[in-house]
Amino acid sequence: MTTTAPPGPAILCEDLVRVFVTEGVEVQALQGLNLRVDTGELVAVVGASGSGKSTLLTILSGLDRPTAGTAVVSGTNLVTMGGAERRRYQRDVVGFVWQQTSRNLLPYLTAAENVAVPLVVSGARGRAARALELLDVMGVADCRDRLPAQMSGGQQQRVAIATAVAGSPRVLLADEPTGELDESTSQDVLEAMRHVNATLGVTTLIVTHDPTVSEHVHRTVQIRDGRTSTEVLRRTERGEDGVERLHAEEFAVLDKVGRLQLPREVVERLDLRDRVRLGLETDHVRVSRHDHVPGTDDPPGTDGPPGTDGPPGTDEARGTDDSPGTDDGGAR
Ligand SMILES: Nc1ncnc2c1ncn2[C@@H]1O[C@H](COP(=O)(O)OP(=O)(O)OP(=O)(O)O)[C@@H](O)[C@H]1O
Repeated sequence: MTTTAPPGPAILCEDLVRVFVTEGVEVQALQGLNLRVDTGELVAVVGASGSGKSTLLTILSGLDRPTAGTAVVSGTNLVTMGGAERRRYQRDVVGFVWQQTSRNLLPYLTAAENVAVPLVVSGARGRAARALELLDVMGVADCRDRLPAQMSGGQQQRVAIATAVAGSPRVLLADEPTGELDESTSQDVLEAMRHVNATLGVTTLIVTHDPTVSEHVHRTVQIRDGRTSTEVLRRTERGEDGVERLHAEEFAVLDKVGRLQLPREVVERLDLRDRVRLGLETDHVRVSRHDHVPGTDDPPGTDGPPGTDGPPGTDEARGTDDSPGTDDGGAR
């Protein structure tokens, strides 16, 4: 059973590098990744196949070590921890939900017995009641006496989430939790993750290639080539008419040394290549094609995006104080 969370972010990765060497060939799976997740947050990490998502999760789950950089989860330094600390970390600090439903649950135990396993390990009291309570939170109390094979994939993943949080971990890690599910069941399972985060307050990180996950989380971090590139923040606002509306805003991530990856759509739309022109304005930086002549509106061959304030052919990175979501820089 965990006690009060230590101060600082729940997950902090700085300049994380993981290099694999296979038959003399080096693969840089993570190339200086930065990620900060605050206590209680619900964050998704998305990216194309091969972008480094599983490598990140394997490091965060304590199964692998980074080649360089820092990874600290709830006060535990994953780079320096020894064997005994690793076992304690995997038992007390993190809970996992894996993609393969068969990897999450013991096939010869019922749903209630599976959820009770971490409670037995931690020596908690009132195990049967707590297991039922968690199955109820996940909306699968009716499956309590069923074996995994007698449940649907979605039900199994909900039981898996209940099992993963039974030991009261500080952080819940999920690797493609909907990878084996159809679309509508996937939505249900993502909602279940949102619910467990909101109800129990457990910091939750979901790694997936499914871009629709951003509809269910507070923040979506995009990984490209082993680095965080952009983030989408979502918030709910109540309008004057009293109706709540969801707002999503995309930010580029600025790392400690000032590196910035522009979103691929922006690069392609403005035909930015090799070298771009920077213009420092009082409250923002202008990024334009190298052949854009300052003071003119039209760089050669570019029509510019419709409906933007900046000159066509430019992508303006504004730094106003009052723009929503920029108070934290959007670059954690
Ligand atoms: N154990 C390993 N040995 C060698 N290369 C590896 C190893 N694990 C991952 N890689 C390589 O590292 C890169 C990132 O892989 P990773 O599995 O982290 O990506 P991913 O985003 O999770 O992809 P997917 O969505 O397909 O699972 C890939 O080029 C992969 O081939």
